[in-house]
Amino acid sequence: MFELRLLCPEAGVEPMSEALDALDALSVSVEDADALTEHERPLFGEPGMPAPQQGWQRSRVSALFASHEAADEAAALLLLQDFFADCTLIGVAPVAEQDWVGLTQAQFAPVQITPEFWIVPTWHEPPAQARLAIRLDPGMAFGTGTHPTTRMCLRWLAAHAEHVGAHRVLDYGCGSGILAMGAARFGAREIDAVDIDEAAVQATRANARANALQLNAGTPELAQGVYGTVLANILATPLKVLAPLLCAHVADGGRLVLAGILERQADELRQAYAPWLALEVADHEDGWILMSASR
Ligand SMILES: C[S@@+](CC[C@H](N)C(=O)[O-])C[C@H]1O[C@@H](n2cnc3c(N)ncnc32)[C@H](O)[C@@H]1O
Repeated sequence: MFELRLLCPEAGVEPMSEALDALDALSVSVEDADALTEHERPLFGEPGMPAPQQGWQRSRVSALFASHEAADEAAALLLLQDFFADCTLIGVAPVAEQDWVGLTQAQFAPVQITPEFWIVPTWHEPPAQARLAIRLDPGMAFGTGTHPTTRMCLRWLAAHAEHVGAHRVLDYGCGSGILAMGAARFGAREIDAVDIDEAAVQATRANARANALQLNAGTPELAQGVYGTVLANILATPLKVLAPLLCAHVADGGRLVLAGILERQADELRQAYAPWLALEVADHEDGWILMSASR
């Protein structure tokens, strides 16, 4: 394969990506051209909020083509377009053949949650000390155990295994279903896992089947009644909107566990939940916090 490389200002990225797509590029990737330099300007956004900007100040756009001729032809056509004016053609270079599957798999090693509880990709053998394991491959849905917010929720489940195993569990925003499966590993038998994303619901069902675990997965209306444990690892803004709904699902004597919250957002979350439950910071990792409350 051959890679066509370009530099684009913020306004040029979208027309450039669309044009490369129309020119039959096999793939198009866009990276911050100023990453790891003094000019890097991170972009932060949250669901439900307008994007702060459409893209980086300067992006490195790279497109793969099957032949040198196809890449050269695409470059020649792009140079003639109006939107190319502020872009720069870096060049066309061959891409060395690689074992892409092996390379991708190598990025995902087993993740230790506690000395005995591990998340293990299917292409790895579980470590000898893993008494409890969830087998999981990175797929379409969020939740492979590599993100601190997921790990903190799993640690919470491990630390409260007795409570978790004795009551109904709701995993709200289930992604891959990793938290629901964690609850099942700690003995919970009535588990509802819900997500607004149908792909996440499908992923949760497939992952539960692959681990031979029983749970119900569906869209949010599946959540009915009260639960002994309610987990939601989403993000601060949707968690604030969901406050009355999530609190209404917490049974007397039940626990609410929230993640996806940055350290500086603790007070806003505490205030949003104060009419129903008193949230406290229960864990933290890499600038993220886990907040929990009991009823
Ligand atoms: C950060 S992922 C967490 C996945 C998994 N529970 C974990 O802990 O790794 C958040 C998930 O919440 C879902 N989500 C976002 N807003 C939601 C909402 N209002 N109701 C239900 N699910 C939502 C997203 O589709 C996504 O799958």
